[in-house]
Amino acid sequence: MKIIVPATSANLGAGFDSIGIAVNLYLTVEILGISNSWYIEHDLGENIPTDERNLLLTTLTEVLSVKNVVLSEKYHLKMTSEIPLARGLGSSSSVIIAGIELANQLAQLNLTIDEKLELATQIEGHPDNVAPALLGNLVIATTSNHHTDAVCAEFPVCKLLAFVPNYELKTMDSRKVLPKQLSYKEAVSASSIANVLTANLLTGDLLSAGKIMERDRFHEPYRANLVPELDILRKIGRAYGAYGTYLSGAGPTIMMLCADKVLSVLTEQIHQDKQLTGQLYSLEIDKMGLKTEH
Ligand SMILES: Nc1ncnc2c1ncn2[C@@H]1O[C@H](COP(=O)(O)OP(=O)(O)O)[C@@H](O)[C@H]1O
Ligand SMILES: N[C@@H](CCOP(=O)(O)O)C(=O)O
Repeated sequence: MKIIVPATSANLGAGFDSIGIAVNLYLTVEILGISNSWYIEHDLGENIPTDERNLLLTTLTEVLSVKNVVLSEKYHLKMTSEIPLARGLGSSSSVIIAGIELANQLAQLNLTIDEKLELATQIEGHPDNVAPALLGNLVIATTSNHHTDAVCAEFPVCKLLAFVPNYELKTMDSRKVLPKQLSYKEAVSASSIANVLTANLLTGDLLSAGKIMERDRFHEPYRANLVPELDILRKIGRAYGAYGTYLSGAGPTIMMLCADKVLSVLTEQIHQDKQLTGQLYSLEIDKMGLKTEH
């Protein structure tokens, strides 16, 4: 059996910790068979454990503990992933969703979508990656008091150009530079910007969505120094016709939304800019979210 989970791009600017989209890069976990010990076969580098220390299995253990279930067997698993690690494309969230589904399948828990979302949000701490990883498409979500409300919708048709710098930026480190609180006036202003962003996305107005997504007050102003590529790419986007450009998740990936007709000129300008070193992906929205193949 295979468990397949998409990458995600969270925040979309002002939708901090609330809005996210699933994109067509995938984590795949395959159950190869029963084993004397847990073993995860992968080529993701020496920093990713192959045993119970792996986030996949710590998640499985947490789910089984919550459900008060003990597995009688251990398994040999194979993990492959197209999702760049610690780059702002939800690599950790994809593993958390896969770990929940692995527990669900191996222990035959029959978890509902809502139960999977609650478990994932509690583990990750915010729903904006795990919700689209689970559901696909565009998801707007909020969580409080161990309850998550999520609205799933079609994302407007456009191209997604992801610039992935060569360096890692752990979400935990990127969150350290955020303020502990905002003034009442700043909070009202920041959330009103997020509300209009959401309304533009749901009505398919990408021109307006692109403009307002660049006016985030919650996190991008505080993270801009960590990811100098944001300002560089935002200027290129504005000059050559992108709808909008935002910091994907906690960074350092920068996501640019554009029409098909400007994709090549934007790609050329990015490749020509000597300040930018990294990989460029032209991505599509994933509309399925978590999948299993038997
Ligand atoms: N395929 C994977 N298997 C195990 N752990 C993973 C995997 N992908 C990511 N992780 C864990 O998640 C961390 C990256 O998470 P995070 O800092 O939130 O970055 P991202 O923006 O990719 O979600 C990695 O350092 C690793 O500990
Ligand atoms: N809202 C979070 C999103 C983190 O996304 P990731 O892909 O970087 O894990 C944040 O901005 O910290």
